[in-house]
Amino acid sequence: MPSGVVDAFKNLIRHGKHHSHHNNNQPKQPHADSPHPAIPPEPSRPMSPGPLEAAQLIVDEERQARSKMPKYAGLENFELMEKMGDGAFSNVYKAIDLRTGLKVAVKVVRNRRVDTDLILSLFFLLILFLLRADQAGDKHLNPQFKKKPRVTERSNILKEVQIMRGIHHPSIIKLFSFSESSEHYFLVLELMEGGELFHQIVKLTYFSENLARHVILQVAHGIRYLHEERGVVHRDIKPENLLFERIPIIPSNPPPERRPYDEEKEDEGEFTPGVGGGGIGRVKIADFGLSKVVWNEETMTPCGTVGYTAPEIVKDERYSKSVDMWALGCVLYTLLCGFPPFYDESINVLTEKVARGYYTFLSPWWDDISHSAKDLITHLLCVDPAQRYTIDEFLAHPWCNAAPSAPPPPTPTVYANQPPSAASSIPLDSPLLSAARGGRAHEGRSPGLATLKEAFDITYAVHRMEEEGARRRKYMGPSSAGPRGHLGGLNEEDDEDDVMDEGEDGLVEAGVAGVGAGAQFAGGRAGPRDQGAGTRRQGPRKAKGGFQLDLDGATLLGRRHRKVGAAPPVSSPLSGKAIGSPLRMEGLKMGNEDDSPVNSPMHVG
Ligand SMILES: Nc1ncnc2c1ncn2[C@@H]1O[C@H](COP(=O)(O)OP(=O)(O)OP(=O)(O)O)[C@@H](O)[C@H]1O
Repeated sequence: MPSGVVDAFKNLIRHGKHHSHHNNNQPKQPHADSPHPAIPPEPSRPMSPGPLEAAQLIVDEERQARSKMPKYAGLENFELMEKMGDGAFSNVYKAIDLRTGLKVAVKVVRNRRVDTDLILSLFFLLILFLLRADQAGDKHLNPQFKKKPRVTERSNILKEVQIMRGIHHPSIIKLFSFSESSEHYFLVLELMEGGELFHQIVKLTYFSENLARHVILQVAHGIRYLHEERGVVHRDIKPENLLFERIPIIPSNPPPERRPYDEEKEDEGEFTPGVGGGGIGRVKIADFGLSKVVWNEETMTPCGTVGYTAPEIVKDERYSKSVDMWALGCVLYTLLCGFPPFYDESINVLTEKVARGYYTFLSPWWDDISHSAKDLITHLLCVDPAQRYTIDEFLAHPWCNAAPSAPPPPTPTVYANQPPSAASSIPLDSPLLSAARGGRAHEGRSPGLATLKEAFDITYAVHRMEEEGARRRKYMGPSSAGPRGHLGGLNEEDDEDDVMDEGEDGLVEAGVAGVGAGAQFAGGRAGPRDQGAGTRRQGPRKAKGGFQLDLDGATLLGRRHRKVGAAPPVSSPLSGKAIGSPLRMEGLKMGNEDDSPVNSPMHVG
């Protein structure tokens, strides 16, 4: 800690003022030297050192944070302000474009051309190997263990960029520019200060139906645009990839009645149609790293099949899109109750549940949720993609049209649909606007959150590979030697998704051809994009000896207390709270009517 901060802190203690440490999640006070100081000095008395020093403390912290930001050659036009998030392949920073003064998000992805990176990777692998050896008996996920972002193949990042370039929709993060240096790729993106929807679900435990509708409809309109107007399938729709703009929470009047088992739920506040609620305004889809083009706009044909529109290819396009619809169902389920539809402590059972579509509307948490919402979810989480709702069917469902949910106003940013240079004259960064959007939002990741993310990732990867792998085998034959081009050159490498491969950490990465046959997967980021030596590849990693999914500290799940009804057999190891029903190969045990599995091999759709 720099001496200035220490001194200021000592002063605060000496003067008996208690100031809580600056909370990253709260809007910051203006600086002491800003044109609108938060606490003006009182002229009649000597200035109290407390508030000023508190302001100084904040300024110092900000400076310190900025000075700690890495410097990237090639990114001289941007000042990095804080880290907003990281993925398996990137670090994402809030930044100011120094040419325009506008705030943006900069996604920094390492490329694989630099030898020093290779050396670092090898060093990292060695550490990883030693750690794994040390944890040989540990079959649990270790979400706290942060990996250094992996390198990404140029073709993969170009695919992501190419797809994003053609996309202009208020529900989708805008890509402003792309550049690269010898060591990194840089994607300059529209900034969403609210951060991930995941964090807001954890904060509020679950959403009211109005708020869930507000969120899911925005996502659905984005998906409709991608599917129907751009021929793009996202393939990674999950709460982590849904970002939001913060709006103020207006406390409910009268205060909401709490469900007896949910006394800890925070008030999500009044819902304002056309604006939002629960602190959530605009919601946008991010991260196109796994997306695919399945329809060629120019030729109006499925990709790579000019003049060839055999029924199975047309069907294949529909089925590709259906992966997003299934994911939309998972998100909607999670928004409404606060835990995911597919969960089990055992990775084998979780895999089996996903593959067979076993989930339940668990009592008591689902008791007060409308039948219409449940009906909609059953049409999304059905095993047979042919039976699953398309996006238009989703949008036509009565639940989507039931209640007050005018679409929120367009994003009040100047970045949207304009290059940064064209935006320089607009005072985007006004205090008013930033106040309306709330403060910074990157919240610390709790282990529970990280573990829950793992569960989502595993679920999605299993589902994608199960469905896409089955289709590939069906249409192309087991050897996959047939005409592979129907998804277009953009997707070539993804078509290898379910091929056994040697992962960067020395573990075998496997497809899920054998789902349900005892496949066991290692911890770490299951899924998306580990491709060979650090390039993008999807798919859970197969462990030597397998492991059990550890939900210790699962914030989202642990908050859902069960006080009534019989305890179902699957529970969080943290709280002992029941969150799922067991998978029985010979039949499923039923807690109550609503706990019965919605999909079964006999009952599909
Ligand atoms: N435009 C943005 N505004 C604010 N935060 C963002 C933005 N884009 C990304 N983030 C944050 O950074 C995280 C990682 O971004 P992203 O998912 O695009 O990276 P990735 O390397 O592709 O990740 P993944 O491992 O999920 O594939 C997001 O989950 C989010 O928290």
